[in-house]
Amino acid sequence: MSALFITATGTEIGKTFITAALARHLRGQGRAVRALKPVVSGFDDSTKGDSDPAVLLRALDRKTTDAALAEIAPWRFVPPLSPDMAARREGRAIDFAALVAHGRAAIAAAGDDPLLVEGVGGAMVPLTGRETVLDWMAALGVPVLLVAGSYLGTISHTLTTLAVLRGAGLDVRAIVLSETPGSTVPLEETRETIGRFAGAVPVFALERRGPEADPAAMAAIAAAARI
Ligand SMILES: Nc1ncnc2c1ncn2[C@@H]1O[C@H](COP(=O)(O)OP(=O)(O)OP(=O)(O)O)[C@@H](O)[C@H]1O
Ligand SMILES: C[C@H](N)[C@H](N)CCCCCC(=O)O
Ligand SMILES: [Mg+2]
Repeated sequence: MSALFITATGTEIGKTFITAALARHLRGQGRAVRALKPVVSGFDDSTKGDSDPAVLLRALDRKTTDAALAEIAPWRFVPPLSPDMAARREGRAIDFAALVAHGRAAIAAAGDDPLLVEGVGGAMVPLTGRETVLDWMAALGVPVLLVAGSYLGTISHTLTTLAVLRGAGLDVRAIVLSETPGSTVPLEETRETIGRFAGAVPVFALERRGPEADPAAMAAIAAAARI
């Protein structure tokens, strides 16, 4: 198995950016990469070309057809809310067992090819009235990449999320600080501080330097993720 679940300390942090960058890096190594964004809210037909699944499809060099979008993002909701709320507003609900079965089937089908699974929002976002993204990760049992921001407050958010992931028995392969626009804190010093409290988990900083992530940083992150 070569699957990796990408979660974060919150929403709009950098999961899609880093998942897409990882996909490009692995493709550049000649790997047959697969990526999924199984649950997406804020998915509107008028903006689907900029949606998370569309970004991931482009990173896989695939066309963003409706069929392809539905394939990598089966649970799509329009309201830009927590998935349980978004589903409720559409008179729907996520079948957690079906979501887990979908993930397990994708993991099996990928075999030794890399499979990147992007979560939704942060690590404890509710998916149903009872289960969260943490339950989903625990049910899949795949290694995790934790994405955090670099804003004032990220140290506690990151260490709290790390503690919760570890408490659920998850294998956190790396933490990536994706630079937050307008951040008032020093990126490298924040990375080093989190590293001092993160135990053996390597912590990387990814500067905000435009649409393409730093290739050397992505190579180091992929190596740490052991995918
Ligand atoms: N290191 C970075 N360099 C450049 N742009 C970045 C970086 N990290 C994030 N971004 C940009 O910031 C925005 C939010 O990032 P992204 O969409 O990856 O967040 P997310 O965690 O996937 O959010 P969601 O919870 O909605 O899935 C996007 O426009 C993304 O391209
Ligand atoms: C709409 C947004 N981009 C994400 N898809 C959903 C984020 C849900 C966050 C819920 C919460 O933690 O309060
Ligand atoms: Mg995303």
